[in-house]
Amino acid sequence: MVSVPNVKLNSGKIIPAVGLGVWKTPQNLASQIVPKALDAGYRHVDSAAIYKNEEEVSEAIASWLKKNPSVKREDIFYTSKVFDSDHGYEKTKKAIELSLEKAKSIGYIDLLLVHSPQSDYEKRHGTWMALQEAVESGKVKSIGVSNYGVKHLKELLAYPDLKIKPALNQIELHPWLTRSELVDFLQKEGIAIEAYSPLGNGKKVNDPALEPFAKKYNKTNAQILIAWSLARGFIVLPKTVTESRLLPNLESAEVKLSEEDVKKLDALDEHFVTCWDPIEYPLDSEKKEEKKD
Ligand SMILES: NC(=O)C1=CN([C@@H]2O[C@H](COP(=O)(O)OP(=O)(O)OC[C@H]3O[C@@H](n4cnc5c(N)ncnc54)[C@H](OP(=O)(O)O)[C@@H]3O)[C@@H](O)[C@H]2O)C=CC1
Ligand SMILES: O=C1Nc2ccccc2C1=O
Repeated sequence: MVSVPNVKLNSGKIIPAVGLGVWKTPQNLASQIVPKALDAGYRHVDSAAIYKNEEEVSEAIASWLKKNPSVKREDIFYTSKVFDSDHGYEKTKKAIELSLEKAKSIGYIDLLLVHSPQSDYEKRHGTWMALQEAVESGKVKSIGVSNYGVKHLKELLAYPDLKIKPALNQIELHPWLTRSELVDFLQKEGIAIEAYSPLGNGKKVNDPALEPFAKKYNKTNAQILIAWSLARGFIVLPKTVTESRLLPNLESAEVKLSEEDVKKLDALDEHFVTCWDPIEYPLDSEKKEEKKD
C-alpha cells in the first residue's frame, strides 16, 4: 500500500494529503472510479454540490466500505462545497441539508467548504454562521473555504461571532501559480493549504520545463507536479477518470524532491490560472469604489 502522509487540521481532524478530485467526473464514472481509487489506496475524495456527483461518490464509498470491513468510515475523508448561489444563512442551511442528504450513505461530511467568496459581506457571513452550526450539529466535522484571497480571509477572521476558524483554503496551486503572499498568510494563520488543479487542469502535464525533473527522478511529469505540492506542504487533489493513472498519481507521495529542485520549480511561476480566479473578487468596499470611478 502506498504510504500517503496525513495532515492535522486546526479542527483536530486528520486529512490524507492526497485526495481524488472529481470535478467533471460524470455520475456513472464517479460510481466506477471511486471504488477503484479506494482499491488503489486513496482515502480522500473531493466533491462539491456543483459537481453533481455527491450522491454517487458517497454511495461508492459506502458500498466499498461494506466490501472492505477492515477499513472504517473514519479512515475515509469526504469533502463537499456550498456554491456561490447558495450563499446567505437560510440558503446555506438548505444547501447543507441537501449535501447531507446526498451523503446519507456515509453518515456525515468530513469537510464542507465555501466554494468561493463571490457574493457580499452579509451573505458570506451568513454562510459561515450556517457552516459553524453544521459542525455543532455533528453532521459536518470540519469547515473551510475555497478560492479565498487574503482580504476575504481577513474579513472572515474579523467576524464578531466567529467561533470556528477555517480548517483550510482550497486554491489553485502548481509551479506556474505559486501565490506566495496568500500561502504565507495561510501558514501564519495555521490554516491548511489545499492545492486544486495540481496538473494545471491537465494543461501543464506535458510542459517541457518538467522534463529535467522527470528524468532526474525517473518519474512522470504528473508525479513531479504532485510531489511538488506535497513538498510545499500542501494537501493535493489530482483528478483522473483513467484507472491506470490512479496508482501512479498516488505514488507521487513517495517521491521526495530536493529543496533545490522545489525552488527551481517555484521559479516557473507566471500567474497561470487555468479556470476561474475568485481570489481577486472585490469586497463590498471595493465594489463601492468601482461604482464611484
Ligand atoms: N474549488 C475549486 O474551485 C476547484 C476545485 N478543483 C478540485 O481539484 C481537482 C483537480 O483539479 P482539475 O482542474 O480537475 O485538474 P488536474 O490538475 O487534477 O488535472 C486533471 C486532468 O489531468 C489529466 N491527468 C490526470 N492524471 C494524469 C496523468 N498521470 N498523466 C496525464 N494526465 C493526467 C486528467 O485526465 P483524465 O481524467 O482523463 O485521466 C484531467 O484531464 C478537481 O477535480 C476538483 O476536485 C478544481 C478546480 C476548481
Ligand atoms: O473543480 C472546479 N472547477 C471549477 C470551475 C469553475 C467553477 C468552479 C469549479 C470547481 O470547483
